[in-house]
Formats: sequence, C-alpha cells, structure tokens
Amino acid sequence: MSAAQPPRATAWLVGVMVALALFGNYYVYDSIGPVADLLQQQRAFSDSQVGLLNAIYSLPNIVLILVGGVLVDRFGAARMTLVTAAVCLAGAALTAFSPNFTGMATGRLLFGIGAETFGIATLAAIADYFGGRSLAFAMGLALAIGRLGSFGADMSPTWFSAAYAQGWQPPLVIATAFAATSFAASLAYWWADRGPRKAGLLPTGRTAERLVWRDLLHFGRAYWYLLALCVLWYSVILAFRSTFSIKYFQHTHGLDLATAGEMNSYVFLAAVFATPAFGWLCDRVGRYAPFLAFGTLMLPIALAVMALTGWSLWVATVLIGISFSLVPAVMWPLASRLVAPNRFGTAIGLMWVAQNAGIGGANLFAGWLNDSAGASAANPAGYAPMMAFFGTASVLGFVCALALWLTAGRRRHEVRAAASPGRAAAG
Ligand SMILES: C[C@H](NC(=O)[C@@H](N)CCCCN)C(=O)O
Repeated sequence: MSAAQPPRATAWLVGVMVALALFGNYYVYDSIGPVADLLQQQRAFSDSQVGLLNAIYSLPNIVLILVGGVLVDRFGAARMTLVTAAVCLAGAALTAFSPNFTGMATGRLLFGIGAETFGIATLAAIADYFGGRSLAFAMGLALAIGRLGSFGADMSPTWFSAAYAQGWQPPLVIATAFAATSFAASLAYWWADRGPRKAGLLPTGRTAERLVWRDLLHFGRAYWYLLALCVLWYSVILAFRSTFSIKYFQHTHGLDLATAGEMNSYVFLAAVFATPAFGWLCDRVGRYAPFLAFGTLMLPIALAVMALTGWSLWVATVLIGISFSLVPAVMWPLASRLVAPNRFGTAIGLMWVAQNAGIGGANLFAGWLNDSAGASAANPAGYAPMMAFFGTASVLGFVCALALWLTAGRRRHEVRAAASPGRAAAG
C-alpha cells in the first residue's frame, strides 16, 4: 500500500460503483431460480437441466478462478472488473435470447467465467481504496448491496409480475438489463480509478495475492477445516437457495411462484442488514470461530424444520437468514487470520476452486436426485432425497466448524492471531 491514499470521497464513490456493479451481477446469478418452474412448463426442461444452468456457472471456475486471481494481480482491479462485467453481460444476453437449452447453458457458462473473476476484482477494488481504513466494514457493505441484487431477483416475480405473465424469457431480459447496469457501474469505476492510479495513490502490484504453486498445499490444519466448511456450506446454501428452493416451496408447501420467491428473498434481505452488522460485532468482541459454528449450525436445523415438520416456512427462513448473514461475515476475516498475510490470495483462490467444484456438483447431484425420485407438485415426497443430501452436507459443515473452533478458534488462539495475523494457522 502506498503511504498516500486516494481522497475519502473518491474511495466512497468507487465503493458505491463497485457495490452497484455487484448488485447487477448477483441479480443475474440468482435469476434462474424464479424461472425454473416456467422453464419446465414451457420448455420441458428437467430438474437436471435447471440444475445444470447454475452448475455450469461453477464448473469452469474449478480451474479458471486461479487464473482469474493472477489476471487481477497483473492487470489491476479496475480493468479486470470492466472486462469481466462485459463478459457477464454477454453471458446474460445469450442466456435470455437463446432459442434452445444449449445456447442458454453456453450463456450461463460465459456468465460464470466472467463472474467469479469479477468477484475477486471487486474485492481487490475495495482493498485498493479502503486498505487500512474501514476495510471489513466496506467489504461487508459491498457484499450487502450484492445480496440486495439476489433479493431483487427473488422478488422479481412480484415486482415484474407482468413480465413473468408473458413466460420465461422477459424475466431473463430484465436480468440482462441488470447486467448492463453492472457493466455501466464498472465503466464508471474504471473511469474514476484512472486519476488515483496515475497519481500513484493505489497499490501497483498485489504480489501477496499471487498464486505460488509450490505453496499451494502448505496451510495449517485449521485452514483445511475452513476450506471444507466453505465448500459444504456454500454448496448447500447456493444450490438450495439459488436453484431449487423456490420450486421446493411451490411443490411441497403449496406456495404460488410470487409468494415462494418472496419467502426465499427474505434470506437475502436479512443479509443486507445483518452481514455488515455481524462483521462489526465479531470485530468488536474479537471472536470468530464460535460465531462461525453457531451460523453453520442454523443451516441443518433450518433444513430439518422444512423437511420434517409442518411448521411455518418463516421459522426455517429466519434460521437460514441468520446462517446466510453470519457465516460470510465471519468466514473471510477468519481466513485472513488463519493464513499468513502474504498467502491470503492463494488461500482464497484455493477455497474458491473447491467451493466452485462443490456448488457445481451439488446442483447436478440435487437435480439428479429430484429427477430420479420424480419430484414434482404431484409427488412432493420426491424431494426427500435432495433434502437428505443437503441436510447431511450441512451437518458435516457444522462438524468442520467445530473442528476449526477446537483447532484454532479458542479464545487464546484468536487473541494471539489478532496480535499477529496468520499465527493461528500454526494451531
Ligand atoms: C464473497 C462470497 N463469494 C463467493 O464465495 C463466490 N465464490 C461465489 C458467489 C456466488 C454468488 N454470486 C459471497 O458471495 O458470500
């Protein structure tokens, strides 16, 4: 980090642009779930095909996200945000305007190739402008605005009911418009970044985030628990909440599309406010692992409530809302405490490689389970294998959080790590 920093007003302007760019990007990511039922009714897509439309976002990133991190280091956050936002826009347009499944899947593939590197570039953008001052809070806020995009996608059947009444395509055209907004915000960020960058007010190279192949597997035990937890938790939360939950609510709880979308959206809405708040809280009390364990425990309880009881869906929604707000708010700062600062980029890159494999696999496996069991409105019991799968994965995630707590998350570890980041990795 250079000694001089960009003016605070410029930093917040960039923060707003990056947050807007994230908003559009997260809207597109979550635009498939609300049209899943329409795609089945009007285009006869199977659950496996619907699952593939989200899985194909993740699958290329099992490899590409490592390359993406290196490109961000080499070409800078602003240029990579702009380029990847353009790729995402092309992918969203191809998804909306393709006449067949292959074209749609290609669109989602393109979107996925752009979107994960876009995620790293936007995190790097916030680090460029807020490094050393309110970084966690700024990241939490940007992530919160991104969640607002996910909330918007779930609310879209209500907000854009006329579009949904016309079928599967107009909602995806709206998603393309949000991708265009994301591109415009990225362009504005790139433009605003030129002055401070030329004036030498921003980091010129992020060597600490470069991938060092020989170091790839040399992390402490606690890091591997965090990686496993990241894979298991994100696989359940994203494959369920972003792909199958709306349909599940429609078919097993008898909700109409708009109500099911609204119910799903409250999880994201809660995260908008709670993610920065939980981050602030953890920083204040200086404890992370216990909060992480609590957040991960909420997920299997919520799934059990949904699958095994006749309780109101509100109960499960509140529990998932807590989990979805708490876990990301803690996971990323905790990662920075578990590894040495100059290996943070490698650590996140590796986590996202495994996470993308998990999310892609979970989408495909859950779709296959539903198809095999004939899950539908006429056969709601057919969703039981999918719920058992998600339940098992989320329990395993909780076990990893407990192991992490015992390995490096006790008070003595976390106090020591606060004094010297990365030292808890030795635990
Ligand atoms: C910050 C974190 N993002 C990720 O983990 C991404 N690899 C996947 C995000 C997919 C939804 N846009 C998060 O969003 O919590």
